Amino acid sequence: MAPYQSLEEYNLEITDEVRDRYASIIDEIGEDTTREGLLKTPERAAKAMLFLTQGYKQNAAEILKSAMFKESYNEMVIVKDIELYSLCEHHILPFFGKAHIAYIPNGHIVGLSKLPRIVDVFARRLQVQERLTKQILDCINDTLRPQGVAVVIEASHMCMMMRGVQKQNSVTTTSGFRGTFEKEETRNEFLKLISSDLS
Ligand SMILES: Nc1nc2c(ncn2[C@@H]2O[C@H](COP(=O)(O)OP(=O)(O)OP(=O)(O)O)[C@@H](O)[C@H]2O)c(=O)[nH]1
Ligand SMILES: [Zn+2]
Repeated sequence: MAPYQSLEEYNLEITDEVRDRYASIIDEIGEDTTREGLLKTPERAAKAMLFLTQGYKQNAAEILKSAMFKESYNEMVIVKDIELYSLCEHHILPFFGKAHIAYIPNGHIVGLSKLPRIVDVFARRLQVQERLTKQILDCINDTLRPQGVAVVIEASHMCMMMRGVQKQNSVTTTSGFRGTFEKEETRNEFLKLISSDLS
């Protein structure tokens, strides 16, 4: 599978079906699907849903492999404050926040932009924050085979804000560490750097 399948192709395959189901839901909640403001809403909603779940059609390992370079740099590389938007698999409501990723190379570095790209690949699916964290971690570990890798995600969940328990300020933090980051000293250096403005 090509790492970037065009969204147009994807849409052509299934938009009609998703659109019709959105129309049924809008009808079921008591709205008039024929009023002007809603005429194109099922189609727009279907496109938005396909956009937000396009990660199923993308291959994160291929994206990383497309920009791996031999290099003898042996220090920590950190990309922090990567914005992420995902959908919780329980309510299909957004959760959003930041991902922080670090790795210590083992002969290869990776193009920096590829780290936010793989965050998007896994975030654009129905997710729980824990699995999202682990998938990013495992993908980097298995593909780049670094000396170590660390991922921290901080996110707010709309299903806890707009409905349910209705807590507006709670933030959920998940993390995962492999290889050298399992050592306390390395992990602490990473955690210190992501909480400073200087990293
Ligand atoms: N662990 C985890 N839980 C999540 C995530 N996103 C949403 N949830 C939780 O999934 C749970 C689903 O619980 P249920 O009791 O089946 O659903 P519910 O009746 O809608 O629960 P409330 O949100 O408490 O009203 C809730 O506690 C949500 O807060 C996530 O990324 N990770
Ligand atoms: Zn939820």
